[in-house]
Amino acid sequence: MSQFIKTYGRIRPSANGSAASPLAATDKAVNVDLDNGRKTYELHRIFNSTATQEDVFVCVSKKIVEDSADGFNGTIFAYGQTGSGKTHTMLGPSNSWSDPELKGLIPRSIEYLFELLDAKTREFQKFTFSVNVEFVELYNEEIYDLLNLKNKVQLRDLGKEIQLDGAKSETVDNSLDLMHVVQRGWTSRSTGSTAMNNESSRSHALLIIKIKTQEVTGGLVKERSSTLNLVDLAGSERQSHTKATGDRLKEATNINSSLTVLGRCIRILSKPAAGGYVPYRDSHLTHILKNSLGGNSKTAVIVNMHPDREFLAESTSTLNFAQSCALIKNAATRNEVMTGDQENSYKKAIQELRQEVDETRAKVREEFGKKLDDAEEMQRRLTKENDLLKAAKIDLQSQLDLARVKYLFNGDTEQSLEEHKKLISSLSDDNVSALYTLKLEKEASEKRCHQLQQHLNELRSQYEINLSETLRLQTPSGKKRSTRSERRQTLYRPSPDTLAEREVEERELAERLEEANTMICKLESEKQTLQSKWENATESLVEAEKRINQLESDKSDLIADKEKLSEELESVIKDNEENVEKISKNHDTLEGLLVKIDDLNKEIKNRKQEKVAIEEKHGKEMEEITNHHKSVKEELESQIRNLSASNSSFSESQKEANEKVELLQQQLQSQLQELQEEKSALQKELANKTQLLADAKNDAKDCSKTSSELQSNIVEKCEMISTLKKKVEENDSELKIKAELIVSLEQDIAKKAELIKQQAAKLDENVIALSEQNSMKRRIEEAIAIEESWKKRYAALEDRRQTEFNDHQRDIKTLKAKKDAELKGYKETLELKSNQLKEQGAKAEKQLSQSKEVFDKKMEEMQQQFAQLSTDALKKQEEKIRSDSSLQWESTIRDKQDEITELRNLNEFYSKQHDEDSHAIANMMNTKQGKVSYVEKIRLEKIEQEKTIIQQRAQIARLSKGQREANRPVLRSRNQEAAPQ
Ligand SMILES: Nc1ncnc2c1ncn2[C@@H]1O[C@H](COP(=O)(O)OP(=O)(O)OP(=O)(O)O)[C@@H](O)[C@H]1O
Repeated sequence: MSQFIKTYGRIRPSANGSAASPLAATDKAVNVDLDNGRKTYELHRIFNSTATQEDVFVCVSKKIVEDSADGFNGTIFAYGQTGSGKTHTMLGPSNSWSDPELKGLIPRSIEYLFELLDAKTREFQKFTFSVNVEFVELYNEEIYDLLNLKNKVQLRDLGKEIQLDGAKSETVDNSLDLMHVVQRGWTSRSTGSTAMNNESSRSHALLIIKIKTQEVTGGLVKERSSTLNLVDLAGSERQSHTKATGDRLKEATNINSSLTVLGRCIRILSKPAAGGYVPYRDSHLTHILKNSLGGNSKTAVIVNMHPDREFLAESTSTLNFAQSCALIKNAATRNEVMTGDQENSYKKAIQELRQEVDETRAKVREEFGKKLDDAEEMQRRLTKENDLLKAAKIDLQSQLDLARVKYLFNGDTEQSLEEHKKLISSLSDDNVSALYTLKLEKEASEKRCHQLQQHLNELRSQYEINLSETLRLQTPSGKKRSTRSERRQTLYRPSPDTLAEREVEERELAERLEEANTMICKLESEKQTLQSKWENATESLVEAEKRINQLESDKSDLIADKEKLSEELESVIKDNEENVEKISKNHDTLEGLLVKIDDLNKEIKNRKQEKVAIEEKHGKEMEEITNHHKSVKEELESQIRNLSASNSSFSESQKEANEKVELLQQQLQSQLQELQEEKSALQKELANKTQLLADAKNDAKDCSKTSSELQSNIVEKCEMISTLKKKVEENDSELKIKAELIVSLEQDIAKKAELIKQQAAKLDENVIALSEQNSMKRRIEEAIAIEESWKKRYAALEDRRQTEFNDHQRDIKTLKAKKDAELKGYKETLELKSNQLKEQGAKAEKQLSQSKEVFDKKMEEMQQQFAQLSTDALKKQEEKIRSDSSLQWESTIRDKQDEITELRNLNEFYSKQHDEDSHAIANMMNTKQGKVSYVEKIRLEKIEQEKTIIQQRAQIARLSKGQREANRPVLRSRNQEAAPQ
């Protein structure tokens, strides 16, 4: 039977944690968020990152393993880019050896396979199995034996299967041994690293498990063989993503080439209508998987994907691959060979069938007995009911007779007619209903009786078939038995007395029948008119029913609408609640913000107060400082003024003094110069005079001679000297006075200098004071500057605070505005929704009220109609009952007629039978020869039957020989298969 390859998707957990994934998985589809829109890929099942290994195993692998244990080939392979979780899915993570929860498909499949095989061994006595395993790796388009790396493996295509020549095949008895083999092989597997995965498997790993089972039943040997391929493919990513170079690039190229061939094969296989050539032989991978792709295998493909956006291209190409795989049809057949002694096995099967027949027969007998009892019970009940009906009929008849008598004797036709009518109506009222119910009951019981009869007939026929089959099988030469109907007929032979009674009854009934017939004719015409009325009423009833149904459907529609609306209302209420929640949250945050704002306001207030206090303090200080400064300034200014005044006066006096000193010094210097000149002139004169004196003395000496003259000269000279001396003395005193004047002047100058000095010191002091005042002024200026800067900073701070405050206020305002807008929006949507709902509700209510009105109107109409109809119906029912009673009459009359005819037939039959029997008895009594011939006839029949049995045996022998002949090539082919192994 062909079936599509099952494709499953598995999305591993994200490597980026919380980053949004472009893959959104549902149970059976993956919605991919592409740049140019969304695309949906539908697969058999999608496992998201939370799916467990057990989930994957149960869904993907379990059935395939079960089928492989039953003789079907199976393949499971994992496809996807590197690091997408193929090995995780197939084998499990490296720590899965210790954590059984993480075990992948391979260990789980192996365990389950052995569980199944062991269970079969326990269930069937003669069931044996053998499991062989091969484990190979395709790496760089070379096949490596993972169970012995030294082996050289070659592919051999045997048509039906692909053999791996040279690969080690290990026989295993249990799952543990097989897992050891897998573990051993896996460690030999080539692994390398790429940019995408540190433990990337660069090769395709194929675990090939070959299962053979043998089951012996009777002489029949059932041999089944199957191969289970579990494949972990290498990463399917683009080379550019791997950043591979050198050997890695070669690997990637080879991996890609084999996967490209795989993709090509799958694409061709997915379009069988195109009928292209499938290039299985283009790569070892597709050559080995030939049977799994479009061949004799039950195949499942699991595609692994990364959920992260960076791998989106790989994920989409993987999903495209999966979708192509899902279009491939495989035709898996059970690999089974049957051998052994077929004759014996048939005999055994016949024996088993006989046993079964016996068992069923016993069962049927039991059931038949039960049903027979039921039927008898039913028959008893029916006869009882029949008796009751008969009694009612007699009662009615007597009443009818009475009415007829009254009618005949009263002569008043009209009155009698009325009475007659009344009688009929009373009859209808009292008895007709009872009759009607009886009729219904009778109909039901007849139906049941009929069903039982049918069942009885079926059982009988089955029983007879079984019986005849059993007789045929067990006593082929047995006597021919009389048929059941013959036997039954002999059982119901009536006595002559009952026959006479029946004849009397028959006559009576015929008379009544005639009377009833006339009445029936009358009633017939009435019945027809009523029938037409009834039909009309039924039509109107049907219409009314239709309308009711229509209304009912309208009502249900309205109810559905109402439910929808209530659902919508609920959802809106939910939304509202959410909104209210949001609003309350926002309100909370708003409140928090308002509290913050309050706090900020308070802080601002406090700051303001502080500021005011600081300002006050500062103002006071400033005032003090300015006052102090003012006073100091004023003082300093006055001092400066004084100083400058004194300074100017001092400088003037100093100037004057200086001028005076200078003048004096000039005078003194000039006087001193004059005096010095005079002194030098006097000293010159003195020197001249001393010269002259010396000359005079020399002259006096020389002129002693001229003593007189000289004396006179001397006297003159002495006189002159004394005058000169006088003059010198005068000059000296004058000089002395002048020196004293100079000294006094010097003293004056020194005094004045001292004064000046004092004044200068004072001035210095003043200057110092002034400088101090200046420094003070400077300090004050600095303080003022600092104050200015502080003021500036304060102003800046104030500005900042103000701007911040403004920003805060603006933020708060915007936030408030936003929240208000949101709130307004919510309120508006709420209002809108509530309005809509109100409108819808009003509409619905309107509709409801309208429909209710319509409904009520219709109901009223209906009720009226019903009332009318019910009165009509009552009348009709009455008439119907009347007609039914007439029908009843009719049917009972017909029944009775039938009974009579049946009795007549029976009578005829019995008389005939009687004649025949008597004739036969006479014959049998008279001719003994007849019996002998009868025995002879039976003997001949027996001989005939024996002959046919012998012929059948011969035929069976021929057939079994033919079968053996037919089996021979199968055995030969099996031997041929066994030989290369
Ligand atoms: N479903 C998952 N749940 C948890 N971890 C997973 C899952 N799938 C994959 N991983 C982790 O992702 C990593 C890479 O997975 P794995 O080795 O199975 O990828 P791969 O497709 O076989 O890569 P390569 O093709 O290179 O062999 C491993 O650490 C594995 O444990």
